[in-house]
Amino acid sequence: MPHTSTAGTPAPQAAARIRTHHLQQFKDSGTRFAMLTAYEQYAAQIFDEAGIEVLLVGDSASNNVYGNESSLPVTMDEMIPLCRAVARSTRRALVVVDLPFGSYEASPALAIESSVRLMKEAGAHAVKMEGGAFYADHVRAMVQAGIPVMAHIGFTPQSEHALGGYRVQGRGDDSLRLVEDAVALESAGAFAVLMEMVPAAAASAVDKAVRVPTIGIGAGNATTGQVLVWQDMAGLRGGRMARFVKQYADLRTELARAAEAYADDVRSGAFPAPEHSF
Ligand SMILES: Nc1nc(=O)c2c([nH]1)NC[C@@H]1CN(c3ccc(C(=O)N[C@@H](CCC(=O)O)C(=O)O)cc3)CN21
Ligand SMILES: CC(C)C(=O)C(=O)O
Ligand SMILES: [Mg+2]
Repeated sequence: MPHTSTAGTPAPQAAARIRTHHLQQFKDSGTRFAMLTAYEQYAAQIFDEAGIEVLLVGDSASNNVYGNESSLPVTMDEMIPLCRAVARSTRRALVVVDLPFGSYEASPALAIESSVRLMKEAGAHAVKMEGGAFYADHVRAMVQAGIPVMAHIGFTPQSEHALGGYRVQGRGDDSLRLVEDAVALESAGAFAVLMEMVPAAAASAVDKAVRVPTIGIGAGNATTGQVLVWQDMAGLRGGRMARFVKQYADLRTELARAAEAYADDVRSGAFPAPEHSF
């Protein structure tokens, strides 16, 4: 018998994984939950341990990992390794992944095929798909195939060229269409509805119109959950921030200071010191 035997000692209690029905409990009990993007191991671990309920492997990886100008170029083959890293690095968070542009629009069958790859090869627990009532048949087919689907309406970045740029959606009478979209997607089986850049009043109307939890980014304070891109939230990304961002740290400055201090030490010969040498 190996001397590492743990017979008689109970296994450490694994944190229970958050599932889609737990998000429903948040809505039903009137409590909010937090969601952040994550694209790799350490951010995923840190947010998981910090109690962030939902981690999104967003197609915003296109900008925030791969350096593209928009979310359009990112591919399934680029999303899969990121999602696998996040899924492996978490114990508690629900891991949701975006279906990238081009991986679902053509048919419900294509949406199922892409989603199955993300769940089977990358360990995602659910997928998020951009689009309104037009995609209700897609959602119905995916849900029947056993794929939990989070809907994403309002400003849908993959349609930026069709929408005429990064603009608030659902102003005025358009808020009625937003409600119709959300209701159609809920009826098709979506377990949550995410809304991006819509007036707070429109988001509140949507939240009242559906039973499932809603999640907002630039959608006011009446949704069940909120989501931000983590590099925006933590101040890692430079440049101008969208209005909906609140910055909770200044990692870009912190990391630049560390890199400069390291380079100074290398140039002066202060690093490595004897304690770093053999
Ligand atoms: N780093 C990052 N953060 C994001 O929130 C994000 C991405 N990347 N990549 C994919 C999409 C693109 N998103 C964006 C990007 C910019 C604006 C923006 O500039 N909004 C302006 C205009 C709003 C208006 O008045 O119409 C703003 O000031 O908020 C909005 C959403 C959200 N997503
Ligand atoms: C901004 C969130 C909602 C997203 O879809 C992404 O990060 O790709
Ligand atoms: Mg996205």
